[in-house]
Amino acid sequence: MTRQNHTVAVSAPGKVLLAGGYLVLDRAYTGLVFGLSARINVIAQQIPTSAGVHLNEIVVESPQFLEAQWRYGYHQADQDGGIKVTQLQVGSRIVANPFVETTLNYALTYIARAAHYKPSHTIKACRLTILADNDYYSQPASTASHAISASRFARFPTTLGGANKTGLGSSAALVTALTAALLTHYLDPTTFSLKSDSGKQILHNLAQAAHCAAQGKVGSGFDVAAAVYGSSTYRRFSPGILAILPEAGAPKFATLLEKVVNGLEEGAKWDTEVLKDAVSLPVGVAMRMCDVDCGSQTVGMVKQVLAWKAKDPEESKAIWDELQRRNEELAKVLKEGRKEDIKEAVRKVREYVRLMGTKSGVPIEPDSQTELLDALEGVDGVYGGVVPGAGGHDAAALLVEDNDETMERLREFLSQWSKKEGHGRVSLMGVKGEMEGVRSEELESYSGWLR
Ligand SMILES: Nc1ncnc2c1ncn2[C@@H]1O[C@H](COP(=O)(O)OP(=O)(O)OP(=O)(O)O)[C@@H](O)[C@H]1O
Ligand SMILES: C[C@@](O)(CCOP(=O)(O)O)CC(=O)O
Repeated sequence: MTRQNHTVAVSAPGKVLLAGGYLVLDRAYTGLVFGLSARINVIAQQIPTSAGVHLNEIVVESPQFLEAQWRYGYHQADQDGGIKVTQLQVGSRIVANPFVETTLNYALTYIARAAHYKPSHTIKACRLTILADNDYYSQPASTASHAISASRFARFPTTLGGANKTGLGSSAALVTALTAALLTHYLDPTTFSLKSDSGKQILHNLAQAAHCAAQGKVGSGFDVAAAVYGSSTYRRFSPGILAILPEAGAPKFATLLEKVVNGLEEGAKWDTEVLKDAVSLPVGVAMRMCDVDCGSQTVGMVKQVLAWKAKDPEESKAIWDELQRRNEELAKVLKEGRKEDIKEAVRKVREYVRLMGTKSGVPIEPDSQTELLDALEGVDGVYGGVVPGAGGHDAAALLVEDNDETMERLREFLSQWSKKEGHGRVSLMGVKGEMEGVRSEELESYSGWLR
């Protein structure tokens, strides 16, 4: 019996780059990446139609948000352009969701090729429901405690555009979970399985390609890798691999996408390196995140750090090489369970992150964060913390004793800290570091949210 078009549910984790921000953009270096307990879940269901009626429609909805429904028609584009979706109007306005739309173009095109659909074959209509765990978006203060205790998935009184992101990589987790749900829903398990290494590789390559196209730039891709594989050390793919892809729907898109994703394009083999075995936490240690109420501009910061690297290649290389060594040492200390060495390893990483910041003129670990992280080291049960990813003002990642007493002390410390003159509001998020990447889910987890 075929399992094609069955209802399926998939989830993919958010990310935090504990060490290796900026360095991970360059294949000569790696990033120490953690997957998070906050996941984006996608459920794919066939839309039932009466006998003989065919509906060419994909409906995507995020029922936690207001006005968050995107409806698409689809057709086979000319000259091997693949399956192209067109957004349909819902109500009086049309609000685009480029991450959803691009993922549909990429995944449906790949599916039609992988399943050897004939031109006459029509993809069946489908409804995709997106549910994001709490912590991807800040809860409005008035509803926070109520919303979290009332439901695993909070209902936000805003549109998605009006919600405040906390920087856990919602777009990468969404693109990955949506791609995985579509592949699992439409393809026979002998053609695609999330459980196999080759299935994960196809998902990774396809999600990286779609995510880069949707965001209009090729980043390091550590966020998509975390969504697929979970915690790992990550060496990026050569960006040239994606360079041969035309826009979705353009001539030859379908053939080239299939070649790129399957790694069959001569001279453009995937060279991503994901080492899952290199990363774990000592027993009894957890990775926790703090939300700091103050945004920063990652795009400008990346440009400026790379400009310094280009201008001062020798000095910057020496600093990056040493920082890489220190990042690797931190990963090793954690992997080997050497709790007594965590504090020192974190301090050494921070020292060089600050040096990179001073040299490039970018506030990677700004003074306010230095003050916070230094003070946090004094809290009983806290080993240390860093500014994750690109750094700046908006978050801190902590390594702590995994027990309620430490959490209580941390909450109390942060509440006092936030009250002090000149300090922003800092809060402990519910999210934790977790090892597992993408996975299939049981439908029961979503009762009340599905039609
Ligand atoms: N729950 C959701 N439902 C539908 N689309 C979503 C959802 N969450 C995120 N998205 C898509 O992802 C976009 C946000 O992506 P963006 O890259 O700006 O943030 P991010 O990935 O969370 O950022 P960061 O890398 O800083 O963590 C939204 O505009 C939307 O297109
Ligand atoms: C600066 C960079 O290395 C990390 C950005 O991480 P984040 O979005 O701040 O979590 C950019 C990248 O890797 O794409």
